[in-house]
Amino acid sequence: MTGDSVSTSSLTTLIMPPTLRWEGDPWTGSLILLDQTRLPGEVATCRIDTVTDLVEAIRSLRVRGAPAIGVSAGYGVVLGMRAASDPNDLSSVHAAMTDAVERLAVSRPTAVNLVWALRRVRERVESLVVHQTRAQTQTILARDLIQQAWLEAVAIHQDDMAMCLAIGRHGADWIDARFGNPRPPCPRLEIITHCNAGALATSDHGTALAVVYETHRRGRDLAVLADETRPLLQGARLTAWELSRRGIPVTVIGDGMAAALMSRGRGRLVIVGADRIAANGDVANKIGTYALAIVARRHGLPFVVAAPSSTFDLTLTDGSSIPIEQRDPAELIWMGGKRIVPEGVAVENPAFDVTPAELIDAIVTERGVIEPVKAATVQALIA
Ligand SMILES: CSC[C@H]1O[C@H](OP(=O)(O)O)[C@H](O)[C@@H]1O
Repeated sequence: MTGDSVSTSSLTTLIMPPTLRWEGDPWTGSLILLDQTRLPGEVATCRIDTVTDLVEAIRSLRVRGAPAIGVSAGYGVVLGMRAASDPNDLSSVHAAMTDAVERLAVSRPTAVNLVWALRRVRERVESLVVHQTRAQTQTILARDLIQQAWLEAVAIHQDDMAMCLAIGRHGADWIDARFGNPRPPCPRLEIITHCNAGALATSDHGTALAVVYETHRRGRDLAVLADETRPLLQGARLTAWELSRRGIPVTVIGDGMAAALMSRGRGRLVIVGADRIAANGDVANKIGTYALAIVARRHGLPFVVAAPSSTFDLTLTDGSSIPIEQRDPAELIWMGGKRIVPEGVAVENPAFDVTPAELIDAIVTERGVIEPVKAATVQALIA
């Protein structure tokens, strides 16, 4: 992995660089990631040329967010195929694909978009291999397999960008229906968010923040209260960075502050992303989401989840069996290089929690809005 960086100060006017992009042709190109571990102080990219480097980038959250992880993994399969022991031999490249899929699939366990994207690329390559096996002569070359994998990765990337825009439109329509015409003198809509479900969590625009961006574009007066979201501070570091660069008023609040603010009439809507949604509408999302949903219901704020159909896992009846990533305790023990937990004291660091469907007022997808949130309405829109 190699990187290049410039300080934020010289980029203050730059439109936000892409979360990820492929540079070059399928056989020699690279995946370029915006390194999110260095934001907001430094806008830096890292060049990814191996599966090993991509697995590290996913695990360390240089690239993060369910859709962005999925799109990156799609390109990761291409990187793995190119590293085959014999890049000119069909069976060698096919075996390398299988290895890459298996290694990427376990890089982070909760976001189902990861395995969804890997499955799309694998199935396209497998269909070619089956065709070759049935053909009487060698009609497909190893380089063809690599190209087909790359074309599917590009398709996943383009689908993701379209998905974000569609979620934004459906979500803004839902807000207009709920809160009235967006044009002044409509009262300011104060939206509470958790973690980052913005452009940085997808290939562009985001999911929860895509709704914010589209609502803002329609002229609604709005402001965001962004939970800082310990321990990795995706809200403070990333959501605040995204919104401020787009001129949308944002205030970072400490985790747990939303309850007190709501009790004093602050906030009128909560909108968050998702990493995996079960067939009954239970939602796995960043740790702290469940508590926010409880508090929102206590204070009468609508609680909305924004996620693409690729985030749904209909094999799971409910959220109880969603795998929850347990991350390194060091993320809680250390802050800014200083120890903040005494030696020998136990630490738990689950990265996600599950919010039950009954606490969720609506799930906004690229296909439309699931409301009320229950198995039947999920099935009707997603199956
Ligand atoms: C649009 S999915 C964003 C989703 O992913 C985040 O988790 P992480 O930062 O660990 O990748 C968080 O759960 C967001 O809601």
